Amino acid sequence: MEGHPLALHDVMFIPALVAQASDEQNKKWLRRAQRREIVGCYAQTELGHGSNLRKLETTATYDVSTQEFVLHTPQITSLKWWPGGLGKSSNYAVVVANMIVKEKHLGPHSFLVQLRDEITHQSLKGITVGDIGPKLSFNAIDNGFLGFDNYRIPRTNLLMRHSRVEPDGTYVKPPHAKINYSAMVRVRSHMATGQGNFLAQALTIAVRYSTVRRQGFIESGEQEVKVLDYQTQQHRLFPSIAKAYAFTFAGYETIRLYEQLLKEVDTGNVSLMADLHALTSGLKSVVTHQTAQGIEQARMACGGHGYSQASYISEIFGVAVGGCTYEGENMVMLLQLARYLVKSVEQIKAGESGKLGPLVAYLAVKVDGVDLEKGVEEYMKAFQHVSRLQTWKASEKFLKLLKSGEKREVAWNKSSVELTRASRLHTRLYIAETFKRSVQEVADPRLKEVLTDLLHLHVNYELLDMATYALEDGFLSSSQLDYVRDQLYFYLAKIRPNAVSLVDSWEFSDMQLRSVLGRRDGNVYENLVAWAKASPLNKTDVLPSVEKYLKPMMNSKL
Ligand SMILES: CC/C=C\C/C=C\C/C=C\C/C=C\C=C\C(=O)SCCNC(=O)CCNC(=O)[C@H](O)C(C)(C)COP(=O)(O)OP(=O)(O)OC[C@H]1O[C@@H](n2cnc3c(N)ncnc32)[C@H](O)[C@@H]1OP(=O)(O)O
Ligand SMILES: Cc1cc2nc3c(=O)[nH]c(=O)nc-3n(C[C@H](O)[C@H](O)[C@H](O)COP(=O)(O)OP(=O)(O)OC[C@H]3O[C@@H](n4cnc5c(N)ncnc54)[C@H](O)[C@@H]3O)c2cc1C
Repeated sequence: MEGHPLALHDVMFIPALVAQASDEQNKKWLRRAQRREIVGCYAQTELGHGSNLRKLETTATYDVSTQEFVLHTPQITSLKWWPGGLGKSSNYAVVVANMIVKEKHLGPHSFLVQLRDEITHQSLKGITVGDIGPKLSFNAIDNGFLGFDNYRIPRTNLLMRHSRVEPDGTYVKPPHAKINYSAMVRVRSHMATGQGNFLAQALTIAVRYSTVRRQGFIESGEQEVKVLDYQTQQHRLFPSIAKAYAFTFAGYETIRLYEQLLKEVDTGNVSLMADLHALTSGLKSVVTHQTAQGIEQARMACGGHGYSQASYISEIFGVAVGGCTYEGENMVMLLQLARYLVKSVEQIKAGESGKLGPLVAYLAVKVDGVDLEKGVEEYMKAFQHVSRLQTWKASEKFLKLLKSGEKREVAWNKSSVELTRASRLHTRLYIAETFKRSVQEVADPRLKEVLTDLLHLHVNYELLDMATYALEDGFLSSSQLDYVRDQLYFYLAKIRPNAVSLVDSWEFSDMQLRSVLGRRDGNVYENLVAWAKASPLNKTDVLPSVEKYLKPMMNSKL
């Protein structure tokens, strides 16, 4: 959980080679990387810039006389900063640098760069490398810094699957300007399942513990109740169980789409890139944010013991919440999706709705009302309505500002909070849709029934959470919202008997969970006492600090 120094080798270094190195280059590098003869990381972010890639300062200048690239970090803000595994573990990196050929700045490109000697592991001349220090979490990963002092690498170390520099300096452009960003798109497309997994771990701990913990009464005179029987506890935990499933289903779809994209790009078809970029930008942002919220609620649902490291939920939170920042800060990525949504609105206004992709086609179709009692399909129409409403509202705001003479970037900035709201609603619609489709495909009727309950819980919870939008224009009435509330409480109670099975079905071992509270055997109190006794402070009855500090103070007559 605390991370692994080689995580980025598998998560980004190898995928970057697969997607961006030519077949010929990969004959040299890929097998070695897969056998871990060389260990690598993905070095893109700098001390001064992470989000705005066009302003990366590390340069790779082509020297036609030696057929080499000269890597250089001209100032302190140009140092690579953050890459996982860079500090101490990696001897190679995929380095993203601004490529300059014949004095022309050609933008960020990826290069395979050796950082350390393969035998001694010492950093090579011209390279400054080290660890950036402790973080909120993930402290088993050596996130690092990296500087280049006119460091030379062969021309052939530019990853050349999609773009090339010939020996004479002729540049062959890629089929899509952002194709070099593929390693990021890959991780974003995997993040929904990854984050769903973090959320699932925290929920397993909290739900199991909530069936052991007894506190207070629902009806007087009986045994104290398991805290999971409180409606408030169920409301805290069960919607997140539904989300953990929903994120996993959505993630399976984006992983499949990324695999498809890779195949299509190899045949020269880059048409899926914009769609997948928009989709994964939004999904990554919504899923990481809701996961962090869900984990924190799971921690609080364990009361005081949740605050102890024995629960292990704080570590899960620390790791998961990093996802709000890495692979694109959430606001920045929501705004990427918003660009796509605004473009879709512009297409509709231009009478080109037929050209809209399947995920945004609903933006052109107005619905007057819904009958929620007819079931989940009607909820989907309601989600479409609120997303459409907000997308149009935010887009119109932006377009009006543009028309009034504001510069594009200024108009964008003044509309950006509304735009991020539209992106979230669009993404939540996508999550609900994929959840619905995935549950429909389940073959086992008993499993399908339980997952359908979770789906119902999810759509009622979500609709209530975004009710302001639907009430604003009178799309939903207050009596319809009362119905949604009743349904929500109905499904909380219906899910209660299956709650433990739902979390157990994720099959986390005790070793994976590392939680005293969430252990399979349920012996929480015995295990907590044993855990506390093993605390380093309990190794001796009297600590040395007593002699050194407490006694002089306690014995003073002041
Ligand atoms: C397998 C993994 C499983 C689970 C993960 C679990 C654990 C992981 C463990 C640890 C953490 C690991 C690693 C973390 C790694 C990193 O963080 S790596 C660094 C990540 N950095 C970023 O994400 C930077 C974010 N910034 C950007 O991506 C870009 O700068 C940008 C915000 C997209 C803007 O780029 P740019 O300025 O170049 O572009 P714009 O001018 O804004 O847009 C121009 C048009 O291009 C389109 N575009 C942009 N990006 C893409 C893309 N990737 N694909 C397709 N199209 C793209 C954009 O939409 C614009 O289109 P237009 O509107 O039509 O003009
Ligand atoms: C755990 C972890 C692991 C990482 N691993 C790697 C790695 O392996 N390799 C690597 O290269 N990098 C890595 N990173 C770096 C990471 O990708 C960046 O930190 C991330 O992309 C955010 O960029 P930033 O730090 O520049 O944030 P900033 O962009 O400085 O963000 C600061 C604030 O500014 C806002 N902001 C910035 N631009 C805009 C805008 N255009 N519009 C509106 N608001 C804006 C943001 O929303 C945010 O609130 C890692 C980071 C973490 C935390």
